Parts: sequence; C-alpha cells; structure tokens
Amino acid sequence: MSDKFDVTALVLAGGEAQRMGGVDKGLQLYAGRTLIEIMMALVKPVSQQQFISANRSLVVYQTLSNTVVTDVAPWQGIGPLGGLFAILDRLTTSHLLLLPCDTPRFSAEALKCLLQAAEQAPELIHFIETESGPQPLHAVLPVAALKQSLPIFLAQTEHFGVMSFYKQIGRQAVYWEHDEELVNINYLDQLAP
Ligand SMILES: Nc1nc2c(ncn2[C@@H]2O[C@H](COP(=O)(O)OP(=O)(O)OP(=O)(O)O)[C@@H](O)[C@H]2O)c(=O)[nH]1
Repeated sequence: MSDKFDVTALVLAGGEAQRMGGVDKGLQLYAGRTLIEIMMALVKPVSQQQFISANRSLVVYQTLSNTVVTDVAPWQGIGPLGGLFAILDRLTTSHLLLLPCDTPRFSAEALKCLLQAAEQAPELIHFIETESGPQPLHAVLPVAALKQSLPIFLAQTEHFGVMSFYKQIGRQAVYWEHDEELVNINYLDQLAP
C-alpha cells in the first residue's frame, strides 16, 4: 500500500437548515462572504481536490467547486453520512477532510493541527474536540477504510450518527483549545457580524 498522504476536502452544505427557516444555509452571508465561500477558501490551500455536498442551488455551488455532489438513494435525508456516502466513488486521495459549511470561525491553525495528527496516524479517523465536546464534522478520514466500512454501516444501522460510524474504524480526538471557533451558525440572527 502507498504511504502517500493526500487530501480531498468535502464541505457539507446539504442540510435543510430548518432552524434558519429552510433557507440554503451555505449561501447565507457572514461578514461579507457566503458561508460556503469561507469554508472553501479555508480548505483550498490544504487539499488536492475540493468537493461540495449540496442538494439545492447546484448551479451556484458549481461556481465554487468542479465537483458538487448530491445525496443519493437510498441514503438521502439521513444527515451528514448521506453526503459522505454520495462521494465514495469519486475519492482518489488517501484521506478525506470533512467540514460543515456552518463554522466560519474555524481557523487554518486548527485545520493544520488536525491534518498533522492525521498524517501521524493515518489509519485512524481524527476529529476536533473542544471543551464543549467532540466535533465529528471537523474530521480527517482514511479513504480506504471509509469506502469499505460506510456502505456496510449504513446497511446495518437504523441510527445514522456520525460518531457511531467512526467507532467502526477507530478514531482519535484532536484537542483544540479555542472553543469559540467551533460555534455553529444555525439561526439567522447568528449571521450578523
Ligand atoms: N449532504 C448532506 N449534508 C447534511 C445533511 N444534513 C445536514 N447536513 C450538513 O451537515 C452540517 C450540520 O448540519 P445541521 O446543522 O445538523 O443541519 P442543518 O440541516 O444544516 O440545519 P437544521 O435543519 O437547522 O438542523 C451542515 O453543514 C449541513 O449542511 C444531509 O442530509 N445531507
């Protein structure tokens, strides 16, 4: 097996954003840029390819990524694991960097720390943890194990929790002390600067 460490980034923007009244969350403005633009700018310097997981406004998302992937049957509407499943066949790098579209304060320093930990133990899933707890959508996953395990996990479970899936592969938390960087934007009034 090759010991090359290279990364595809996937930014998740495929949810319903019910707490925002159903708007397309990734396209909401935060300090002058859309949430998806902020996250794409963050991942670009550290990844070979950048994918967006989205289920609407596809033409708009395509202006930011050559690869916009929609959730596919039968795993539509199950949450983030649906977005992960939809890209499995497209992955050619050793690792996948997974991020949500709704943490615009997540820093390049935190990302670097996460990627360094992943490179040191590439067989494990690494995810950010802060004093608020684990952040499973800020993660780096080994692609070979992901491709092998995710279809089996989805077929066998009735609960589509991301951390439950990570337990199948083996996971390691990467502690990040700046809890405020992980604030999720879930309500329209959080978008105000
Ligand atoms: N591809 C995909 N992404 C999802 C799905 N559900 C949530 N996400 C993404 O996962 C991240 C966390 O989503 P949540 O905040 O839990 O859900 P949300 O739909 O954005 O918002 P609420 O409906 O208010 O819970 C966001 O980046 C979402 O875009 C899904 O079914 N498919």
